[in-house]
Amino acid sequence: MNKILIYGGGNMGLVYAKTISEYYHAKDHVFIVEKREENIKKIKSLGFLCSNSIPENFKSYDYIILAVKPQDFISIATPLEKHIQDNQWLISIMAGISCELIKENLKHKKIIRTMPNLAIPFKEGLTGFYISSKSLLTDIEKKNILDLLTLGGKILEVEDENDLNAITALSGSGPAYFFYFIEQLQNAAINKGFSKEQARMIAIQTLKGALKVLENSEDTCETLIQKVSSRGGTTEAAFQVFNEYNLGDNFIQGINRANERSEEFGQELKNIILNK
Ligand SMILES: NC(=O)C1=CN([C@@H]2O[C@H](COP(=O)(O)OP(=O)(O)OC[C@H]3O[C@@H](n4cnc5c(N)ncnc54)[C@H](O)[C@@H]3O)[C@@H](O)[C@H]2O)C=CC1
Ligand SMILES: O=C(O)[C@@H]1CCC=N1
Repeated sequence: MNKILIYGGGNMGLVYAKTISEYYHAKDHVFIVEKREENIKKIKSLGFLCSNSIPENFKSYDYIILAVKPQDFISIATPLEKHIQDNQWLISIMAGISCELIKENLKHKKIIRTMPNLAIPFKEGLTGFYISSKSLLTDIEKKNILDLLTLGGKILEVEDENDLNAITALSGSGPAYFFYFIEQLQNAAINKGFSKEQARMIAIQTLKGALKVLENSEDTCETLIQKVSSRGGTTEAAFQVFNEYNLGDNFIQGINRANERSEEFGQELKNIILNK
C-alpha cells in the first residue's frame, strides 16, 4: 500500500484524500498538510492525519500530491525543497504551473503534472497528465501512479506539456460550463412559474437524457440536434436566437481565454519569484 501526502487540503485535496482512502479502505496512509486552522479541524474530524507543516515521517511517503492554488506554490516550495527525497514522485494538480518551474524551485526532477476535474469522487472525472523525466519512472511507479489517477475516472496522457493548458480549459474548467448552462435552463423554468425543485429536476433529467442519447448513439451532435429539431418548430426557433447572438462562437472564445489564463499562471509565478 502506497503512502500519499497531500499538500493543500481544500476542495481538490480532500477529494483525493477521500477517493484514495475509500479505495484502500483505510485513512492512515494519507497525510494532509494544510495551513488554515478551520480546514485542519474539518480534515481531522473526517479522520485524516493533518497538520500545518510537513510531518516528521515525511520520508515514508511515496507520492506527494500538490493541491494548493497555483499562486500558493511558492509558499510550499521552500519547505518541500528542504524535505523532498530522491525517490519521491510529485503529482501536481495545479493549473498552469509547468514541470520546469516546479523542477527549478524544488531542485527535484520526478514530477507528473496532471489536470483532473470535479467529477473525480464519482469516478467520472477526466485527468489529463504529463510525465516529466519519463526515464526516471520505473514500471511499478508508473503502474502505481496510473492506478491512482484512474481511481477518479478516465485518464489521458499528453506528450506535449502545453496540451495540459488546453485540457485545463476544456475538462478542468468544463464542469462549470455545464453547470452554467443547466443554471440558465433552471432559471428559464423558474421564470415560467415552476418551483426551484421542479426546475432542478427538469434541468437535470434533460441533461441526463441528452447524455444517454449521445453515449448510445453513433450520430454526431449536429445530427442529434437535427433529430430534435422539427422544421419550423420550437428547437429551430431557439437556435435562430442562439445563432443571432453567436452563442457557439462566444462559448469557444471563453474556452480559449481559459486556455490563455492557464498559460498566464506560470508567467505570473515567475514574476512573483523574480520580485522576491
Ligand atoms: N477546483 C477544481 O475544480 C480544480 C482545481 N484544480 C487545481 O487544484 C488546486 C487546488 O484547487 P482547490 O482545491 O479548488 O483550491 P482550494 O483553495 O479549495 O484549496 C487549496 C488549499 O491549499 C491550502 N494552502 C495554501 N497554501 C498552503 C500552504 N503553504 N501550506 C498548506 N496548505 C496551503 C489552502 O488553505 C487551501 O485549503 C489548484 O491549483 C487548481 O488549479 C485542478 C482541477 C480542478
Ligand atoms: O479555475 C481554475 O483555475 C481551476 C483549474 C481548472 C478548474 N479549476
